[in-house]
Amino acid sequence: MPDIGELLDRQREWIAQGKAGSVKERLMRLAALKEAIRSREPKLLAALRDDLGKSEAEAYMTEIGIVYREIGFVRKHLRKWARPRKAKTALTHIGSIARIVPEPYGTVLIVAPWNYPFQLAVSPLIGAIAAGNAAVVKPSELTPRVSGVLEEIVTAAFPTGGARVVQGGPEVSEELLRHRFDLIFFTGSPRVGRIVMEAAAKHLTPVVLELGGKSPCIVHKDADLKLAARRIAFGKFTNAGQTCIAPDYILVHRDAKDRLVAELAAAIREFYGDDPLRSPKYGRIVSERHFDRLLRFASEGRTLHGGAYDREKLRLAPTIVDSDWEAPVMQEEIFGPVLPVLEYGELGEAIDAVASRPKPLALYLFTGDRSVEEAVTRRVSFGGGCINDTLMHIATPYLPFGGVGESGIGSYHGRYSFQTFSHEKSVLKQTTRFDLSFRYPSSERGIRIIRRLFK
Ligand SMILES: NC(=O)C1=CN([C@@H]2O[C@H](COP(=O)(O)OP(=O)(O)OC[C@H]3O[C@@H](n4cnc5c(N)ncnc54)[C@H](OP(=O)(O)O)[C@@H]3O)[C@@H](O)[C@H]2O)C=CC1
Ligand SMILES: CCCCCC(=O)O
Repeated sequence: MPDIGELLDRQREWIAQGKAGSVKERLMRLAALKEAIRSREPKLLAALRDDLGKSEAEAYMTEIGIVYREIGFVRKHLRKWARPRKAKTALTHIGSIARIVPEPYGTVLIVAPWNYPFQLAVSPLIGAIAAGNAAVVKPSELTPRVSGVLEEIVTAAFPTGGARVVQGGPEVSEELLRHRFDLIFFTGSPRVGRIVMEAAAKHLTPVVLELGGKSPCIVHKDADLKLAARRIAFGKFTNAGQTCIAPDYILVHRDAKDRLVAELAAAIREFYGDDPLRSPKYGRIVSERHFDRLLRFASEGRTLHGGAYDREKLRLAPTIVDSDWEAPVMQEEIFGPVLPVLEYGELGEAIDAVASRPKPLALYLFTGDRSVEEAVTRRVSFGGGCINDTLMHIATPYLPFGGVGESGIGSYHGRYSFQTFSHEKSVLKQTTRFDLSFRYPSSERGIRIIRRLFK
């Protein structure tokens, strides 16, 4: 394990020397990051294949392409975001000038998960750099090849410091968390999110927690079921279901259930063929522990489609199971290619069932009825989501991405990353051309004026 204290001293020295300061230097660093990635793209694609069985198309779409687009968007808008903003002043502040000055927090810690091991480490890093911070990145030990290429990329892009990768497992995370950072950006499970938040509290360090949970997918009786099935299968079985915003379970109106299941089976066949275990477009499960957990879920209840598996290759076919709220598969985040189907009769029943559980990271609703859309989006709190699609709300830099309640704290992407990694400093410049004596204790009329001004 590297000497974390020494690493942090170097990062703080880098900040103290003002190396993070100018927007021009940040823009150059983001360009260097993109170049370091591009020149190592083949190695990165191979690492994503070896660690997670990701096809080139899926790896590019969900890992590398998202990062390129985020770098391009941030570089295009950074000058505007970083510029101090004038703020209005009230009558009580007549003569003064108010500004909001964004400044970096300092040295930030980014802890990333294994499921999108490159994208979920680099997307927050882009925000950290854009806002002028120094960063320490701890990727997951479960995807070691990707972590190795990531360290190569970051070291090449930032030769003078400012960002460093520290590889290792939970023990490295725990050592890092014993040190004081100026902000911690954690992506992972709610269980570890609590550990991170507790450690941060010791130093009063602000945290952003990108967590998970059970994201519902409600399919109402009027939905276009063929289209819904394709978009649900896309969202659920990309990365073999190991996606934090994947539809965790289906809640379908009982009149549409059988037709939806048939359309889902057709979509799975279209995407991955008759034997998904042999499809180069379909990924594998990250570890034996997760595989065994998912196989138990796939084996319970009535299988409506799929169920095939190859334990040696850690592959589990897209599997649809009939389920109910009491089933074990409905008691924890699935995070894999098992799709439970539950049914409802009245929309209110579905809304109450979802709203009575922990606030989900994502929610999906398929309907053509505006009143259904209004009812669900108004009565259910969730991090973010889609109407008549899945996943796509994460793929735009114009929407903040994050959870709420147990699914997370804070958000990022695009301008929201810059804001998340910046402290907004308020500066009021007071006039010296005159003074308003009513505010001083010596003023006899002060209180009367103050009451008129502050009513
Ligand atoms: N909101 C979002 O954007 C996303 C959320 N997630 C959520 O993450 C979870 C799956 O990812 P997973 O990696 O398994 O999550 P974990 O919480 O297990 O791990 C996340 C990170 O924390 C590290 N870690 C593990 N244990 C500890 C510990 N005791 N103390 C400090 N750090 C620790 C891990 O290291 P190591 O891996 O080396 O053990 C990893 O780097 C799911 O709940 C999913 O919903 C996933 C992706 C995106
Ligand atoms: C499609 C990319 C998704 C990355 C975040 C997640 O795990 O949901």
